[in-house]
Amino acid sequence: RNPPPSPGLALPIVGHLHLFKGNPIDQLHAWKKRLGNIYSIQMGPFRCVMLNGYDLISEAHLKHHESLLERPNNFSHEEIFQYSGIISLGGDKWKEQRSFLQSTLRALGMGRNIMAERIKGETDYLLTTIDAAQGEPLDISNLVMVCVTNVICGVTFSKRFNQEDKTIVYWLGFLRRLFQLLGSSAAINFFPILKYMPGDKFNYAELSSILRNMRETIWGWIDKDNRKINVSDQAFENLAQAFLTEIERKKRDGVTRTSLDEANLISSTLSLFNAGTETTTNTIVFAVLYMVNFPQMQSKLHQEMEDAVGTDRTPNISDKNKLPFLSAFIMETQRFAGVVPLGIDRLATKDIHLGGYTISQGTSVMVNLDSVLRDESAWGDPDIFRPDRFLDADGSVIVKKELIPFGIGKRNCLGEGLASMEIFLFLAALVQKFEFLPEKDDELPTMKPNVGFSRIAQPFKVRAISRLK
Ligand code: HEM
Repeated sequence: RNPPPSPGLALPIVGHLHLFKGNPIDQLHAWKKRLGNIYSIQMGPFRCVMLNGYDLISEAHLKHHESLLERPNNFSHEEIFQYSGIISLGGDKWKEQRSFLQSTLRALGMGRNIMAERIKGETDYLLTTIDAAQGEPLDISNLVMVCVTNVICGVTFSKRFNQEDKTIVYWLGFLRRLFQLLGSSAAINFFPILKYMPGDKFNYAELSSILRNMRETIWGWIDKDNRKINVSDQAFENLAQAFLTEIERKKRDGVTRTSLDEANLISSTLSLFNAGTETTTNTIVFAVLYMVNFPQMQSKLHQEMEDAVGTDRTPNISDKNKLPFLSAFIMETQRFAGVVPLGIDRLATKDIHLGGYTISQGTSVMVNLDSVLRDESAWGDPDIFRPDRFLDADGSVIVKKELIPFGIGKRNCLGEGLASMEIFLFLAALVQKFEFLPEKDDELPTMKPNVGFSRIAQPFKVRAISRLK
């Protein structure tokens, strides 16, 4: 059957899990170096293939995409996410869900000025709250996360919260803990029996309880009973309203085979928070971390802003073309930080011939995005933070095909347009208004990240000195 090479002896029951040493991401890189861009690993009972490098990943997700649109039947998708919601669904239900969410988010302004206005409200809140610290050392990550969460809350439920609001404090607590628990409970994915270990050793009970709480909170926010649904409505205030209306339309038309139901309404909105909050927040926080570490670049960013936009008004999305260095800085932040090191797993629904090997039907397929974002043959000096790599000799932005922080193909990130708009508007406003200094003059915060499901900056504080007196 010509399977891709594997790293060594697969033991009964555990497969290759016994060969993982230290950080799993580093281990995957080490195997790529030894085995090449495509290799297989047996993770307990699951056959997995890991894809590396732009050519193979794009061939898989662009040429063979129809065979790679499903999720594997593992514990996370099956039991934790109950095979519901945009991230875990497969087949026709996924297609229906994706197309409904995409068109509704577009109608609600994704990628357009209405969304920019919503984000601007949060930008103002971010600037005012940072300013209130009057240059005292401040960890901005929580505040950024509140603002990013508010953008999703606004789009989905027409709600927003101040950072001290108890609801948002609990919600962010749940989200953070969920990400930790998805890491500490990962072994259950391969050995579901571990969920019965005494003392909740693999955090199954806690994980289930947090997800229950999050679903209940979302149901509360949806506020179904107070909403008047009119099936002939064509314009909506928010995603939940559009979704509830569509559910009623399906009922009216007697459609039973549909993913547009209440369970998926809750799970898909939960998916948007899970996929969109940490990732966007981490990218913005990394950009601030890099500004502090590279003060000359920070000055250049501000100078560009002063020259192109000035300081009399806050930057808006149409200023993007006038701010090529900021665009390049953001692209380099996305490349260098690599906030999502591995794409979300897919299932091969047919045999796929790739890179001289056969990926057999039923195999889980993972892509290593780091292997593209840090590929020496694509970037030359991938371990150096150098925004200029995205600018040509005239200072215009160069688009590089290897910049794929959002994945690639038909099942790539659903929120790319929203995330890109948020990252640009939040950072443009921060660059215009503040100079960020390290907490102590002679001590730069480390750029070495913590790596789990996502990459996150180690906690650091900055002094934000207002430039607009
Ligand atoms: C900087 C921010 C973000 C990054 C780096 C990011 C990255 C990714 C990546 C790598 C994937 C997997 C793609 C694949 O398997 O090929 C993904 C999937 C997804 N993302 Fe994002 N994302 C970000 C922000 C967002 C936002 C703001 C939202 C929504 C509000 C979102 C919603 C989703 C969803 C729903 C999926 C699953 C799509 C599906 O299964 O069809 N993401 N994202």
